[in-house]
Amino acid sequence: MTQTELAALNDLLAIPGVASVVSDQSGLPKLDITTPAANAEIYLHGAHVTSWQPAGFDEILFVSKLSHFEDGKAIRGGIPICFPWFRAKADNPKAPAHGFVRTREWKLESIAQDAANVVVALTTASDDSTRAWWPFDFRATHRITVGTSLKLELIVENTGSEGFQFEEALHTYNRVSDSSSIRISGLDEATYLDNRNNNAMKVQSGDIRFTTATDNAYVETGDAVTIHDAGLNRSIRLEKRSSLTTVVWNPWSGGAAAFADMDDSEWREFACVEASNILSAGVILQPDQSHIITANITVFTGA
Ligand SMILES: O=P(O)(O)OC[C@H]1O[C@H](O)[C@H](O)[C@@H](O)[C@@H]1O
Repeated sequence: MTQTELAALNDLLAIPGVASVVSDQSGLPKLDITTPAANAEIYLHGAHVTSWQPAGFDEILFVSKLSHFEDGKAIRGGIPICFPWFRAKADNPKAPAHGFVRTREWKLESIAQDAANVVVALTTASDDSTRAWWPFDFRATHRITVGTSLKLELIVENTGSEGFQFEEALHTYNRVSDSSSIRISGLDEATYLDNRNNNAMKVQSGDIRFTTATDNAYVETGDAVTIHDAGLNRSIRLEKRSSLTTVVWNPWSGGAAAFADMDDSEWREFACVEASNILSAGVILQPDQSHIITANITVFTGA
């Protein structure tokens, strides 16, 4: 985006002293939000939240110091949006992992103030480049409400003439003191599919504690999931709506070493807990239908 385009966007949408679009060091446009309730940073690239800091707390989201910030590549950390498939595309291993919307620039549609919150909407839609991977017409809106909690709503509309099925995830990288010492509650007795073991079906017993690489899709999960982090003396809670699966992921040391865009020790610094609809929980939409998945993240003192 040129400086002229940036200035035009700010003329149209910025709220002086509260929300404005700036260029990051790589030249990518991002929205900076500063209010008494919270500060946040949202990239137009991927409609990607990379920072959320509610008043009284340190940063909640992890972003790798080796992340790419460039068109066509995913940001490592923050909250990538995965759509219309999750992980590898089942029928095409050459397709980009987690779909194509996290690696392209979205359109900043609106910025509004609602009481103590700032509500931002970004959109993207099918075009020739998306139809090359997935032959359907859609429009997606990411509505983000920044305040003492962080609400994410991904709205997908079928704008075409035939039905489709898709997977989706709000792939939150929660910043933690040490992933090997936190615990995650809310999924006791939930059934999960273990992606490390060909999606074998297992049942969670008690809280989750990472002791090795973990990549589980918990199914039919509606309750809140909480990360208890004694090291930072805080807890991060995820509540969700219209999300049937919850993915819990940490790559551990071996996984981190294999990622070029993650420092070898950074696996300790995050825990992904992801509101999602993946695998057989994929959403079917007929023409003109729409679907909203919601994640609401809150943080409180104490673990
Ligand atoms: O490296 P990425 O494409 O961003 O994916 C990172 C991870 O995302 C999710 O949590 C998946 O469940 C994992 O299987 C995947 O490894």
